[in-house]
Amino acid sequence: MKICVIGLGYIGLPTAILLSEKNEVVGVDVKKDVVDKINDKIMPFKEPGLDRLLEQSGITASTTPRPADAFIICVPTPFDKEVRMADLKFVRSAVESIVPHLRKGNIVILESTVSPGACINVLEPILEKSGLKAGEDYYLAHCPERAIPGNTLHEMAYNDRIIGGIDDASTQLARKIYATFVKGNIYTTDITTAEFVKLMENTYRDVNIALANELAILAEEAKINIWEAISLANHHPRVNILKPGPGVGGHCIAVDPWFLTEATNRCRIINTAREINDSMPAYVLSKVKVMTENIRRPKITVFGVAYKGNVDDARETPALKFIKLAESEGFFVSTYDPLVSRFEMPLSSMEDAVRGTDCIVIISDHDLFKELDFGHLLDNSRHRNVLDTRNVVKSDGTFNLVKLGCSENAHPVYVPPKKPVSMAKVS
Ligand SMILES: NC(=O)c1ccc[n+]([C@@H]2O[C@H](COP(=O)([O-])OP(=O)(O)OC[C@H]3O[C@@H](n4cnc5c(N)ncnc54)[C@H](O)[C@@H]3O)[C@@H](O)[C@H]2O)c1
Ligand SMILES: CC(=O)N[C@@H]1[C@@H](OP(=O)(O)OP(=O)(O)OC[C@H]2O[C@@H](n3ccc(=O)[nH]c3=O)[C@H](O)[C@@H]2O)O[C@H](CO)[C@@H](O)[C@@H]1O
Repeated sequence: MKICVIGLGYIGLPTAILLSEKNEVVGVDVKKDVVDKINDKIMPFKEPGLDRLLEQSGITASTTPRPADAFIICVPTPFDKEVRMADLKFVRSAVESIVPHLRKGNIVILESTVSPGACINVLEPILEKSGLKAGEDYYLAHCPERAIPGNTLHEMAYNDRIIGGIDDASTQLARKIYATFVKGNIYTTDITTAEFVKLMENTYRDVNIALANELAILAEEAKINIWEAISLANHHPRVNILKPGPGVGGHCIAVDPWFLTEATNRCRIINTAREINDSMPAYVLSKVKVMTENIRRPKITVFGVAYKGNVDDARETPALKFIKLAESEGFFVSTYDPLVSRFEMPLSSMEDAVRGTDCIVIISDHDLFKELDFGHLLDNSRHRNVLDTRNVVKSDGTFNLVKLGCSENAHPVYVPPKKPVSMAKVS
């Protein structure tokens, strides 16, 4: 089968590569640099295992769609903050670009996450401009993507999939295409249920992270350790509390719940969960303020601007809100992230970022941070404070370690460095 995959980002590129094992695949992206890189077999972003597969794959990339049997759309669906709705401009333009190539018997499949009803109310009317009718002349289906960044390749192949077609024939044709690489089960439904299911999954996770964050704040008040408490509670056979943290980022969980609630004012728990998670950067800053309260012109160092551990993606990262809030309160902020290259603020080397700092704030739980010798690293700091929002740092007793959700003394305890520091201590 000839397949045209539109949008070659974190989802479209691996999907195109996996499909290309059994199909003839052309990948399309509006960004010429992305297209050029893919044709040169260079990965435009980092995702484990993908560089090797791209190297071996037979896919070609282009800036414009080509005639095909199937068109699979994997373009971004960002969140329009002003109106709290899904912004479907990329989906619209991708669908428009298919219209001149759409032929009888083709199938159009949307993978992008959209609000319920978008396939019928937005995609179908645009595709009708071709003169063809969905369900009569061409097939239309939604197959939401559920793979998790950091383990995309494995999850794309082994996760169960949900496919909803505009009619049974569309569902079955989409199923046949995905069965060429999906090893998990493929469950079928109608097109709007498929849209709704995807949003429910991410909303479920957002609400449960909000619960963990609220419990972390309560644990501090109760003067206990939330990480120990959660691990004990999770020994219950029907309890699985998620991890607290500095807030929810990424362009899925931090935005998809709004896609579900955009057409109603009836939602309470979903909105509250969003508010709790969005308030976490400010809560983390309140802890930093206590740790640095007697320090004049404090400098803090953010470790990790990726929205979560071990990814290079900083979209909707809680680090950005934390940094902006800290700067607005007079903190000088330096940042270090060995994985991220695209970020709207300057990133420093680890040594530069830590030099003269008063507090390191761990925002992303990169594995690399778990292995660092913070005692040694802080020898070039001004004060030896670490605020760990992810429970990844172990103290060797030579620095003040405060963890989110723990009762430890939040005031800076000055512990002399192992080696003499050349820098004057100002407080
Ligand atoms: N990243 C994930 O882990 C993930 C997981 C599940 C679902 N999703 C959903 O999948 C969709 C894609 O997400 P992503 O992370 O791959 O986005 P991305 O930003 O990494 O990639 C999208 C690509 O589409 C291209 N593009 C935009 N408009 C285009 C057009 N009209 N024609 C051709 N190319 C166009 C962009 O240049 C970009 O390279 C979104 O709806 C997202 O919510 C993402
Ligand atoms: C239902 C589900 O699993 N959906 C996944 C999700 O992928 P994701 O990478 O966005 O998801 P997470 O790993 O949950 O991270 C989100 C943010 O939440 C923080 N977090 C996480 C767990 C925790 O216990 N405590 C936290 O604080 C974390 O740091 C980060 O900021 O959406 C994709 C697109 O739709 C899906 O395809 C993919 O299946």
